[in-house]
Amino acid sequence: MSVLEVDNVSIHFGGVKALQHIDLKVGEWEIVGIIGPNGAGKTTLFNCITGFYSPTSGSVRYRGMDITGKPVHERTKLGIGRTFQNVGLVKNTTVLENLVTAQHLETDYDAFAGILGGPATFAEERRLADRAHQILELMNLDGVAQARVADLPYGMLKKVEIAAVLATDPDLLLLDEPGSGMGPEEAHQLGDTLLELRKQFGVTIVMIDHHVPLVTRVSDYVYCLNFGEVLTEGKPDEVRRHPEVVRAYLGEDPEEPEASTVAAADAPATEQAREEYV
Ligand SMILES: Nc1ncnc2c1ncn2[C@@H]1O[C@H](COP(=O)(O)OP(=O)(O)OP(=O)(O)O)[C@@H](O)[C@H]1O
Repeated sequence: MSVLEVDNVSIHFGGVKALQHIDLKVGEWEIVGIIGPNGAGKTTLFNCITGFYSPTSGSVRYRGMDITGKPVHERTKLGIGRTFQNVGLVKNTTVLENLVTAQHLETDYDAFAGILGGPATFAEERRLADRAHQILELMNLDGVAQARVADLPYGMLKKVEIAAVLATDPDLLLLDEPGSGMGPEEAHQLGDTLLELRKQFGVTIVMIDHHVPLVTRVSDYVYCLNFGEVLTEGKPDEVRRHPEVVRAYLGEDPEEPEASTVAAADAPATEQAREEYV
């Protein structure tokens, strides 16, 4: 059984056909990449999977269960975790506090018990902090545990955001441009981290990114969207060498696709991205 199945999903905003007849399947422990130019419908697809948008038609199934009509928080409870294109962290608190807060969705005690702070609550807080430290260590972020989020460089913010979502113990992790604002070397390291996370946490991953080398290196399967439709799909190498993908989005010679690291028009400048966030 697939972990995620998007079946014939379309969504229209007035006259804009943001997605048309999208089919997508994600198997257990797979890393699936989604590429495509600006406005292709990638984030809209994530919004349909996570429940921020309701498709005009079609369905979304998670481990065989039809979740098309379920609200966001129910999908989160089921194990669907997601990062955002513009970092979704609380800026004026520390990295550690962000990871602990993210886990509160999973805690057993109610808000009243949290305010009173009994022994069970303290033990639970300890457990959450321990887990947060474990994740930070795995992602080589333990050195910034006490740093204020707003003081971190953008590339690191993207990693902290992934850590915060991991803290909620997701089964399916949806990453929206985790490599944005990163240079080629940092993106390469991120790829290693994602492969390690899959191994350590057993998560299935769907990622949107413009860093084509990052996506093709870590993904088992890749979809390329264009104008709300699947332009092509397949093994990373097939998609990367697909003549239309090469010509339309990578702007490079099909014989030498490694030459480019990022679809140039889509690559956000690191500082600009950080300034927009902070
Ligand atoms: N809430 C909305 N209302 C109206 N139009 C929308 C809405 N959300 C998305 N769209 C439109 O749907 C299309 C797809 O947008 P989307 O953000 O999914 O593209 P994308 O592939 O994620 O692009 P990018 O790489 O720039 O993030 C665009 O034309 C966008 O303007």
